[in-house]
Amino acid sequence: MDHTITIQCTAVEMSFKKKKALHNVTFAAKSGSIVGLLGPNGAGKSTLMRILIGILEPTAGTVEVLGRKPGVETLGQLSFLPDRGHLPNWLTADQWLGYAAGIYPDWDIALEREWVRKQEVDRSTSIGTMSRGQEARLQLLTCLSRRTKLVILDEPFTGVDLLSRERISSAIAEETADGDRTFLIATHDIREMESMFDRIILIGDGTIKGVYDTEKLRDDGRSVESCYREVFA
Ligand SMILES: Nc1ncnc2c1ncn2[C@@H]1O[C@H](COP(=O)(O)OP(=O)(O)OP(=O)(O)O)[C@@H](O)[C@H]1O
Repeated sequence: MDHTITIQCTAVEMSFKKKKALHNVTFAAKSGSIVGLLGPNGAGKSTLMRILIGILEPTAGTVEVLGRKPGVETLGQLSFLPDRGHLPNWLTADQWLGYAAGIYPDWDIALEREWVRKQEVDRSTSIGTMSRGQEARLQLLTCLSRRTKLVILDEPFTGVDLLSRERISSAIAEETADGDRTFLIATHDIREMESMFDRIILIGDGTIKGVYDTEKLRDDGRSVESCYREVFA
């Protein structure tokens, strides 16, 4: 098992009846890196993430996450934020966090407190009365309060205001700087998020259109946004 690679996909295919959602998807994500998964609507980002967490079985190809085929064991070792999903609206933020702390063995209470402070979450607020952005921040901090080696976030910033996005992305970048936690993040907020990525994977029509190291892009005087435009415009 190669401990320096957290995700390895080789020639992955995914078909839903006649629809081919992924075709020949091959890439690796190194441990401790922040990888952006970028592409237009319907490109296959969420499908790929569902395969990585093990709730979808690819039609062909091989996938290794944390050194194993995705399944119940790997699911317990990663945090996943789905693109759609709601927290129980009858609980307050405090009750929800207490519940999450009880169900996740890797919950880190110090990390939870830090994220609650950073994201300015009012623990006494009932989830049912939260705005979309407030609930999104609570969902995100639920993922980030676990000590998992892999964090997969599908559109984590939808509804989150600009300054909160910046606070969250710089905190994630700080956290990975001296750790071996790996992040795979699908987002359409390229301009605000591009500085946090070590590597970007561009995906369109279910195929990988390019994989770029962002440092190399910057050295070449290019931005993630310009690269995205070149590939998809
Ligand atoms: N369960 C399913 N059955 C049939 N088709 C599906 C299913 N899930 C996804 N698809 C199709 O696969 C393609 C990829 O969808 P996916 O949700 O992975 O895209 P995405 O890149 O996450 O898009 P977005 O940026 O809009 O969230 C789409 O054409 C979608 O309609």
